[in-house]
Amino acid sequence: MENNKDMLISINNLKKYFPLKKSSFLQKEKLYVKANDGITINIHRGETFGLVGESGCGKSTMGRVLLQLYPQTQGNTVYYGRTIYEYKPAYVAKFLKNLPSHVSKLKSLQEKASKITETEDVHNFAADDADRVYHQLAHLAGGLIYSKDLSKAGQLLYEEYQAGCKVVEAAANMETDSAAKAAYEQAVEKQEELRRQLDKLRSDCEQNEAFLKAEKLWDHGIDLGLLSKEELRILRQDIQIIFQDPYSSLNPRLTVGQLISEPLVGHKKFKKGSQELEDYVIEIMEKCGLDRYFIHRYPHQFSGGQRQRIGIARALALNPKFIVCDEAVSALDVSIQSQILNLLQDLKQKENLTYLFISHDLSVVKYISDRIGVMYLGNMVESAPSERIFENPLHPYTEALLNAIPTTDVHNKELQILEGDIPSPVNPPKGCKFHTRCKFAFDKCKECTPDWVEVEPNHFVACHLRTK
Ligand SMILES: Nc1ncnc2c1ncn2[C@@H]1O[C@H](COP(=O)(O)OP(=O)(O)OP(=O)(O)O)[C@@H](O)[C@H]1O
Repeated sequence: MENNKDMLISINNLKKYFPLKKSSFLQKEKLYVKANDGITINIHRGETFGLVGESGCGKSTMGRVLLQLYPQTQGNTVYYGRTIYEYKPAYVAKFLKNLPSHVSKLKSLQEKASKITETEDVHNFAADDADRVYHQLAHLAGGLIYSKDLSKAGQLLYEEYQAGCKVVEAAANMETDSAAKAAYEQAVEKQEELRRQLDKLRSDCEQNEAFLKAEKLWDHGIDLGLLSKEELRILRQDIQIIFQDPYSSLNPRLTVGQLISEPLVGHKKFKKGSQELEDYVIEIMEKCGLDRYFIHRYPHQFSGGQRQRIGIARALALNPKFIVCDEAVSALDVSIQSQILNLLQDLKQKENLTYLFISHDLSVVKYISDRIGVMYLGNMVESAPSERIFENPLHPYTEALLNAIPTTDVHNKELQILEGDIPSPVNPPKGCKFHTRCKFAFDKCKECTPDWVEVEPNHFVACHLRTK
């Protein structure tokens, strides 16, 4: 796991399996397309994380799962754009009030997982279930999941959580009411006192490796996989997506003004038809390089680049913190691509945005990304700061991708460049999934899944060659 306090999103062992319909009555085993198959990565505040890989490797799926547009099959997606104290998701109180029963559920899952061998556990996820619940609990309770007095730990953590919620409320009140300062100070004092009591409880725990590991996970992020539908709907203000084809993602019967207003009215930011709303929409349009007199026009009256600007304006309207750009410039002419990329860069600076930038075009990813993640058949195989991926690629797959790009015109090169077919994501090869196409593969690669290892600062790779 990367160690960085500036995370906006932390992804642990993310899996998205799409079930396939049985092809006959005789087929016993249920089959899945393993579109994302155990991804662990952090996205930092203010960065653009570029995601590359051949068609079908699971890039779009990962983007959609992060937004929870598809429910995740396994893993944890923790969001740090707001804290649990600010957002108060219902699961927090449920978990903390019943800490002993959740910890005993965790223990039984861990026990079940330890009894099942990897080959038996193809689809029942015992180890994944245990890992997911462990992370859910450790984010909320840290090392205290190993406390001897779990009821007391749960009670104190719950009180500390309530006190934290009061601190946030009181801080907000202070903005409008100067007399609220005393209430704020009282709330802070109460939370500090509860934290002292929690420290005391921690010092009674056995300070072993398991305790310290869980303790590091104690934070106040929001586990997106545990939110209710309504909680997710509200949180989506923070997390937006821009699609490849703005035409099909924009309702052709709505004007630009209506398209940008729709999410604002839906989230009750403005009254429908109000002057304030119109002024705000014009402000957003101008930020995105759209003239104000376009407000009454329909999507078909625009060029591809302008339509993408409408898509961006719509995503930007709710003042998000994180935007998934899914092949956002791929459908555009090269000259227009750079205008849109520059607009995205500019907005990122001005609006403090963080991007997950998905593209099959390495030159685009290189231009815009601070860090790059390379995906192969549902897994992340390498991630590093952008320049390091190009200067010092460590995974043979990354190297093959880079070597296959002609140096003069690298635009719009589809990443279908390696020899050999991509194996099926339904039945991926055992061990390292890339071994069937890797010229360096040796015995171990066919048997064991390589670990995700940090080989130089911020440079991660999953390859047996690098960990021999
Ligand atoms: N809704 C779905 N139902 C079933 N399978 C799906 C679904 N969405 C994606 N897949 C499968 O999951 C795998 C990953 O697809 P995904 O679209 O995420 O890849 P990608 O890297 O974004 O590629 P592309 O750029 O071609 O879209 C593919 O095998 C795809 O067929």
